Amino acid sequence: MKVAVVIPAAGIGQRMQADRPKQYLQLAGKTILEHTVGRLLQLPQLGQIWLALSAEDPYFEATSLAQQPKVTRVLGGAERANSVLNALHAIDAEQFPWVLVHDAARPLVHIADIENLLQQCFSTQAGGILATLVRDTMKRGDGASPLSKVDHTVSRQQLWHALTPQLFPTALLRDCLSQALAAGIAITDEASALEWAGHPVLLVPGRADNIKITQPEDLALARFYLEQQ
Ligand SMILES: Nc1ccn([C@@H]2O[C@H](COP(=O)(O)OP(=O)(O)OP(=O)(O)O)[C@@H](O)[C@H]2O)c(=O)n1
Ligand SMILES: C[C@](O)(CO)[C@H](O)COP(=O)(O)O
Repeated sequence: MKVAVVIPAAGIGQRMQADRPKQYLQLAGKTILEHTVGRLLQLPQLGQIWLALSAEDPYFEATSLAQQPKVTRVLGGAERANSVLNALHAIDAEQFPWVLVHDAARPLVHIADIENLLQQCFSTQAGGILATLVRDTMKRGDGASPLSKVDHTVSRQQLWHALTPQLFPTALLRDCLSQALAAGIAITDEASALEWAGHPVLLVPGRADNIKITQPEDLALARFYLEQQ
């Protein structure tokens, strides 16, 4: 079955402290966005990609993706969740009953991980996300300023990093996300909306090198991982 893919790429990359949005920074000779879309273009189950871009994006036209027929552009929104919802409203849920949402800032995702996510979710007919178990001891800060102190240690049993792609029935995700945002719920990933609405979300173990390029030091790490692949 072919799936829709939504790639939110309308962010400004503030934490990256770069001269342009991080999805347009160079990684091994092409932009991070071109790497990410290039990965998804390899997916045999790919139907079409809906790419959410900022209205003020002056960079996309200069990429190799501007002429890519598998990419449909949609307008991004104020937050990541708004960008995703804009894309979902553009998808025919009857033509594409399932949708993968994947961050533009995660260029290192492995196709094998995505295919495993698809297989696990289709076999159980439940939505799911790629995730990786936390390895470090986790602390909750007391929020004091200028220097936080430890409030308490958080048990890391069954504590996961949520990654992307996240895979859900298209109409269900669209409706849950729309209702959660209307209710003022803070949504930082698609699974949050399904959880809020009481739907199960599978945790599918994925590779820890599927990093989200977020801070300056992440670029060197991404280069290293890319060389290892
Ligand atoms: N209004 C927004 C904000 C973010 N994103 C996208 O969502 C993904 C994950 O978001 P994040 O890593 O937070 O990217 P930025 O919002 O650009 O980063 P920052 O928070 O540092 O500004 C990125 O691919 C980003 O382009 C989006 O499509 N629309
Ligand atoms: C969707 C996500 O990548 C899962 O970890 C994460 O929530 C995105 O957060 P961001 O602050 O929008 O980068």
